[in-house]
Amino acid sequence: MSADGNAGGTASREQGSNVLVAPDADALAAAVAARFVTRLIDAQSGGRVAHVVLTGGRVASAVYRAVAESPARTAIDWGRVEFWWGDERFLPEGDAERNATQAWDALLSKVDVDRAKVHEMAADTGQGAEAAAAAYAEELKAVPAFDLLMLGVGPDGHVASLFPGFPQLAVDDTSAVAVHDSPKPPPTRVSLTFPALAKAAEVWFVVAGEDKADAVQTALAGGDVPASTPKGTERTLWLLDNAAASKIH
Ligand SMILES: O=C(O)[C@H](O)[C@@H](O)[C@H](O)[C@H](O)COP(=O)(O)O
Repeated sequence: MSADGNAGGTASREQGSNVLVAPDADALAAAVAARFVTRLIDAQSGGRVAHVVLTGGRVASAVYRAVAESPARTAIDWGRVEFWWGDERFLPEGDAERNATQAWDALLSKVDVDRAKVHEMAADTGQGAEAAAAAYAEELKAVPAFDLLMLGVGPDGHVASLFPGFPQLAVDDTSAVAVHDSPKPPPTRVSLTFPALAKAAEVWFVVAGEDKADAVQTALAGGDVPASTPKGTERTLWLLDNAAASKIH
């Protein structure tokens, strides 16, 4: 993974963001998995419980699978990791399309997590997405900061379920909101808001594919897409494959 870091990078690039590029999606997943393991080990090194925010999507699931296959995973005390989600597709419990279902299938069921520390956003039990979002916001009040926040990026530059032009982008008085009429199916979702995403020491954008190249270029130039906003309080990484990085210079 070549460093295409900000030092000496183009002036248009967002200050403080490091860009690391892997040859292809498989190499990206493996490289991010190795970084994920190291980040959790470091976060736990002071005896603390690590707080990690997972994301959904194909790229993230490939990372989770690579972590599950990594021999180094045994160096993590999985029982002392608190798992959160940046967003969730508001579907019935166990639906294969839920981000939580996909994370359990790819990783969480394969390591010794403490189920009480796996904080899923609620499934659709008839209570409505607003109630699910309010419950998650209440739960998050106990968390001062996240050690790691992973985000995928859509072709339109969305992150989590914060979509361009949607009113949730302006919400600054709560940490989780319902989203309706999502342009990415399913239509109803729950998402963290920008203030919640801002509580992370490290923000990692994990992005693969030619269809994301425009969004990546726009975000790194500080353009008008949701992916321009989230920044880590300590570090922001753009972890890309060549295709997603094809329009940044
Ligand atoms: O619920 C979701 O779909 C995700 O949280 C969403 O934000 C995703 O991370 C991006 O759309 C990238 O998805 P891909 O990696 O599948 O392109």
